[in-house]
Amino acid sequence: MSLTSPNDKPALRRELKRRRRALSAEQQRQAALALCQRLKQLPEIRRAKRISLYLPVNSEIDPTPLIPWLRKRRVAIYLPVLRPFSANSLWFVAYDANTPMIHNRFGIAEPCPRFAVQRRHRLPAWALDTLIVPLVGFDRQANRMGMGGGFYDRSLSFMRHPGPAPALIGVAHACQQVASLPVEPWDIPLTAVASDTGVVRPIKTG
Ligand SMILES: Nc1nc2c(c(=O)[nH]1)N(C=O)[C@@H](CNc1ccc(C(=O)N[C@@H](CCC(=O)O)C(=O)O)cc1)CN2
Ligand SMILES: Nc1ncnc2c1ncn2[C@@H]1O[C@H](COP(=O)(O)OP(=O)(O)OP(=O)(O)O)[C@@H](O)[C@H]1O
Repeated sequence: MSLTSPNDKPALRRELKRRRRALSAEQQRQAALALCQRLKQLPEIRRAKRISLYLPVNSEIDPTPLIPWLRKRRVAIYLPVLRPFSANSLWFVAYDANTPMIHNRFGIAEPCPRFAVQRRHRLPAWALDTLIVPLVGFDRQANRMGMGGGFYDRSLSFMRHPGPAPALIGVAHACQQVASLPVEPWDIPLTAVASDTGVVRPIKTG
């Protein structure tokens, strides 16, 4: 266990990525299945008709075992796509077996630009019912740490204002939980975090 100052975000991010990289392929597979069992129980997932998830890289927990279950329920599935000409923000683009895919600059598979630019293939984030958000770390209060690009925080900044808003379900391996994470002024709070071993929801105070 390496010691990192709670205020050294880059060091903590490295440590948490190191932890998930240490999982074996079999542990990864078991964790993905356990996560998906938990996700299927959440009201925010069960009532969603439009949901975004992500395709995992770098030992992220894999939410894709959920896809066949979602398809059976006729849920529309969307993927985050790096938005062109707009720094560090995301589009949410329809995804099915026929969607043409490319690898983006981070090596993550996403719907190709020619498909994604077409408005009918996208949904604004506020029109999604639920987003499954990839995490590098989380704490007991469901505070989150991501890859450090601010992609989700930027794409969800509309949630500071009244209006329709999706549920946000962070997902991670249990080993990515820490006692407490620094909360930044731009952080958009999650509804809950699900891992392979449980679900945490923020306790409301004040
Ligand atoms: N699977 C997945 N898709 C996602 C995200 C994510 O975290 N996971 N994102 C969430 O925001 C967006 C992409 N954001 C990213 C932000 C930074 C880096 C990044 O810095 N990558 C490093 C390597 C990281 C590592 O080794 O762990 C790099 O490419 O140098 C990658 C993706 C949209 N799609
Ligand atoms: N709404 C926003 N507008 C402008 N800049 C933002 C916004 N949200 C976050 N940022 C910037 O993005 C950078 C990364 O933020 P942070 O370290 O919290 O990333 P993260 O939440 O871990 O990453 P991600 O959202 O990609 O998972 C910060 O420098 C922050 O200033």
